[in-house]
Amino acid sequence: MRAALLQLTSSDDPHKNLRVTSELVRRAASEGAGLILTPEVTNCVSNSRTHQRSVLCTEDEDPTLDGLREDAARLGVWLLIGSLALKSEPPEDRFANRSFLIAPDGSIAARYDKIHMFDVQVNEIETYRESAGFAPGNRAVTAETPFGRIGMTICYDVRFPYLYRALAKAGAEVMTIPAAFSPATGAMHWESLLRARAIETGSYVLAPAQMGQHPASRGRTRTTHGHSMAVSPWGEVLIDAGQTFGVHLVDLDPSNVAKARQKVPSLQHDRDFTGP
Ligand SMILES: O=C(O)CNC(=O)[C@H](CS)NC(=O)CCC(=O)C(=O)O
Repeated sequence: MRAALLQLTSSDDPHKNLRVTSELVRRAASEGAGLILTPEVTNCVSNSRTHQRSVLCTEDEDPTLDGLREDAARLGVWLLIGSLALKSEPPEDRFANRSFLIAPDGSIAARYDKIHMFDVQVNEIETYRESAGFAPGNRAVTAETPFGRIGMTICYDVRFPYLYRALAKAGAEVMTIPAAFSPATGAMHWESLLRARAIETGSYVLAPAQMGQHPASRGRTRTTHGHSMAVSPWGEVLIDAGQTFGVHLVDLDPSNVAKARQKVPSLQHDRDFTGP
């Protein structure tokens, strides 16, 4: 069963990003992918709240969501939109960072709002305060597909292992971790975190990522780590997209999940303990 990770360098122009993404979705489907995944904030990478306010839409009116649902239906593929930045329903005036699983008939099979907000000073000059612009979610989500049950997460969530344990215990076999990782943390942490989540849950990890220098017409330019990655349930890196833009194909064998969990059944070995 073939999946495709799309590695993008999204701009702050949602219409342009949709044209680029649609073209890659079409190409991935033509190369046999039945599950296609896009990175976090596929529709808009921007440093400016004012700009986001002027271009982002609510879920009901979002042209990226509409366009990609049409693509999924026309091509008959499963589509994991890593996330869209969307306006929330009032009175919440922050945006939502929301991932969507689209079924091959174009319907929305599942949606997930990023739970953990990246409020981190990564070095002397770089500080992120995601919770100022985005409202966090509070609900873990899984969804059944022919590729196995998917556990939906986003980016910084990768640092919270108990979320993945909860997803695996609820039946998830494929963890999706779309990202726009910072280069400062990505260099040392990204691959290890992804492989750890795969190994400790005996699950496939599919992590499509934003890469490179994002044109930000307003405010500072933003740079992301790239290195979209697919990891097997045994922890092998199946894809490392490096700094290569575009479609990255990977063949999945859902029976590898049961095999890894049989070899090391740690998911069944939780113990109650007190302290420290
Ligand atoms: O703001 C946007 O446009 C979309 N959101 C993101 O890019 C988010 C919040 S700034 N990025 C991360 O979570 C990176 C996590 C990371 O780099 C780490 O855990 O080290």
